[in-house]
Amino acid sequence: MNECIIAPSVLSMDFSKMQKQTQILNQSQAKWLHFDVMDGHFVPNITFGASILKGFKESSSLYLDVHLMISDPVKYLSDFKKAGANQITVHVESFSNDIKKIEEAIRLIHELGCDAGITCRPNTQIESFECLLDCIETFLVMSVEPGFGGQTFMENQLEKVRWLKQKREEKGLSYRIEIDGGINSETAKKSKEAGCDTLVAGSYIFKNDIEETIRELLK
Ligand SMILES: O=C(CO)[C@H](O)[C@H](O)COP(=O)(O)O
Repeated sequence: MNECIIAPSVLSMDFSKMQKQTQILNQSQAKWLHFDVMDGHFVPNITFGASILKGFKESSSLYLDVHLMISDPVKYLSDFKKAGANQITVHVESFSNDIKKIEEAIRLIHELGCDAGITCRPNTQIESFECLLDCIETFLVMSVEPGFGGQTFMENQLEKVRWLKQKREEKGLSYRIEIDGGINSETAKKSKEAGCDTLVAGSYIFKNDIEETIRELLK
């Protein structure tokens, strides 16, 4: 079983206190930093690109977990790698759910030396992606509609977590099951019970005492 990892989402940081909050994260029990890239096209919001990731790489030694919510992820893979990404997660919808194209993106991510993750919108069914499970390091389950922090956890997405856990056991694989959106102490507990080992949390961490909240989510 994978150890539980908390991945604070940079999206919810107080950008007037970035340096201070990054220092706090560096000293906390968080092991990953989740970096949401949005292009205003794939999702109706714009966030940040590779140059900002580079700044985090220089000020933190946390594993940089990059979630690309963009229409043309392949075009930017090497930029994110160069900027310091440790893992790059792409949406199946960016490839119109085409298995061959997703497989190729995973191959390119690995070729760059990064771990590879795949994810999907809450309404996308995941069974048809079973054939990709043996070539990814992480499956990210979106428990909110991608685009914004601070939304309510969609409990029905835990079905996907249970399915992923069952497939991981059946196939003897070790990919991480990560969940993103609406995580607080209650939903973290439910997610872990369902099989998640990696929890992305944004607003819950940054609206509270950062270190203490990370400790609480790990319990
Ligand atoms: O991917 C995201 C939005 O698309 C964010 O990572 C996610 O929403 C985390 O924020 P919160 O914990 O506040 O829900």
